[in-house]
Amino acid sequence: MAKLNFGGVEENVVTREEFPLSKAQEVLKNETIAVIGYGVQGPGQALNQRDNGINVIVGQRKNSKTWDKAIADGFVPGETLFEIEEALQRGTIICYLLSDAAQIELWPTVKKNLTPGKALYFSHGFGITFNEQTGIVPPADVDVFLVAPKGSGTSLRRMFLQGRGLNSSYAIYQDATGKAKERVIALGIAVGSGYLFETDFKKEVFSDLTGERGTLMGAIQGIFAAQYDVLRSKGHSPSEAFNETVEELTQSLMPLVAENGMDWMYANCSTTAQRGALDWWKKFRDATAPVFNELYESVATGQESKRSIDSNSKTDYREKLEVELKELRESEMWQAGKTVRSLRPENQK
Ligand SMILES: NC(=O)c1ccc[n+]([C@@H]2O[C@H](COP(=O)([O-])OP(=O)(O)OC[C@H]3O[C@@H](n4cnc5c(N)ncnc54)[C@H](O)[C@@H]3O)[C@@H](O)[C@H]2O)c1
Ligand SMILES: CC(C)(O)[C@@H](O)C(=O)O
Ligand SMILES: [Mg+2]
Ligand SMILES: [Mg+2]
Repeated sequence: MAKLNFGGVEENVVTREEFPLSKAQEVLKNETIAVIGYGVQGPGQALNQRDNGINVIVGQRKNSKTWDKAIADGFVPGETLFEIEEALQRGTIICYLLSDAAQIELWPTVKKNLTPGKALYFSHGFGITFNEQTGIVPPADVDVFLVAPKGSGTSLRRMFLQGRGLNSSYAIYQDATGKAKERVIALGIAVGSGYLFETDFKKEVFSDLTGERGTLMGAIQGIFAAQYDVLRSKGHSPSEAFNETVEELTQSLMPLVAENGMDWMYANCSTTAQRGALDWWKKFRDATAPVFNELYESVATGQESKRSIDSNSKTDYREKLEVELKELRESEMWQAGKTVRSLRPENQK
């Protein structure tokens, strides 16, 4: 395990150099990895493992779109693709990649198939941390751990195919076999992680729920909408408002920030932008900090998980979700975005 300095704080990380794929293949050579669920993470993790020479099978409900998707991706019914219960029986490591709410419903079936020495793998700390709400309490004689890719399953697969790797965190909740650590790290490498950093189940779910509700998706959409609306109300056109709010960020500045950091971006824009950004960022920090604190509290007290479970278990969940997604999709800002994207030279026929 390498110790690295993150801005003055030392942390343990596992890199591909010290834990190469050959070592992961060796650790997992007698295991059958059953990926249960073929939604977003399922395909990314199953395909990366398969391409990495790991013995992986998929468990999915028959007669579903995702069953057909697994077939289209080359999984073969009766050989590498099974009904969920059969995959649970065959697997020695169960990758539980159903949606967090669906994991509750299927838990009795999973538990029944967790015979001693097997491992239960998650990609989120949700089910275990909020077990008073989920009822997910694994038997004591199985390993329980997580590898949580820090990004979408879509990016996990895309980056793997480009020879890159998404970072993941890993955590061990229960080490029944004495092999939990080598098993979880081997899986982390096998699913295509760039490197792995240590966490625990609670920290993973608290930070993940905060991040996706915050700067990764919730806060950023809120800030986009606020700036776009102000520009529009002051008479700017949709294309001007969209370009100055979203398009420039994603197409020009964020790739540079990803490469070099925001400090470099601040040092490499006009002196005018530099002065303004330096003057204004702390105001935005101070204005939003109370909202982030409120958000973290809501996560830590279990309100966010409760809301997610409650809304996901309603019978009209999909219809209600579609109404909310439609509002976003049909908003002027994202409709303007659609036109702006179509005008990118690479998107023009
Ligand atoms: N989506 C991501 O990119 C992402 C990123 C990191 C971690 N995670 C975590 O990975 C796990 C899987 O998330 P996901 O987004 O891939 O899930 P998802 O919402 O795409 O669902 C996965 C599968 O669950 C199946 N499913 C849903 N309800 C079911 C039920 N009642 N019975 C049987 N099958 C059912 C669906 O058919 C689908 O194949 C979650 O713990 C999630 O928090 C997801
Ligand atoms: C991709 C995200 C947002 O990082 C993940 O946490 C999720 O829940 O989908
Ligand atoms: Mg998440
Ligand atoms: Mg996440």
